[in-house]
Amino acid sequence: MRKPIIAGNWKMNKNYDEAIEFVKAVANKVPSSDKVETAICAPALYLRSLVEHQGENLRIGAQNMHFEANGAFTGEIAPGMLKDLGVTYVILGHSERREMFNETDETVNKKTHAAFANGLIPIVCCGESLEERENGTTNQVVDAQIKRALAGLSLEQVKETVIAYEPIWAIGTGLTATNEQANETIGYIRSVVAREHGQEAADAIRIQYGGSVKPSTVAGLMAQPEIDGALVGGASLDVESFLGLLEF
Ligand SMILES: O=C[C@H](O)COP(=O)(O)O
Repeated sequence: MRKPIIAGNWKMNKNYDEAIEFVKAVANKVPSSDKVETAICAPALYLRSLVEHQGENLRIGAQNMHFEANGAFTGEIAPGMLKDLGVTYVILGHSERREMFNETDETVNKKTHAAFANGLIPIVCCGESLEERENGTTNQVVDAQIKRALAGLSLEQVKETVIAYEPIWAIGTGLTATNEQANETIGYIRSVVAREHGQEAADAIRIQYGGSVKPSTVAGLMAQPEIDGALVGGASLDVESFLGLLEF
């Protein structure tokens, strides 16, 4: 039985006061973490303060990190720095980082290893472009991304990893994959994990859907057998909407 995980990805939004007010408003309203894991992945500058206000059931995540422990990497943030702040999750390989900041499967793999070495839970993103979906290469694309991202992890690490399947054409566009499309591709991703890491890993790993998820669409997605959660951008920015996502 896989525990659902709903995570907000604020991306580069909210000022400091808005971020704190938001977390104060939701921290005591999120469901018990025995039933569902709930996280907000916020801009790095706010993480320390948000952790202080996270309460019992909400957890805080980062949106990226470097894979090295320290050194001459101007502007970067090390995994150990996030851990020091009490951060729980880190999003890795989001399509926006792949497209705009040269993230590759290789760096995602290094970061995934670095996350585990530092006690962070990686949320590893994958997903196809519109062109790839129309060409019929969706499965090939996510297969390669996931195979490379998780290469070399131990069984226990794969079981703890969270994957977010986010079709790029559905991110911030209002276009959502249908429940069936999302379930089918996530089922395929699970079969890739089984092939690469064994059935025990595939049965345990949690795979979220992301891409224009809203309070009104989350229940239909979560009712699908392969879908274990959601990674939500736009609809995680408003308090009522965020809490609505948790009522699936
Ligand atoms: O990480 C979140 C995704 O990019 C989805 O964003 P969205 O819910 O605004 O489409």
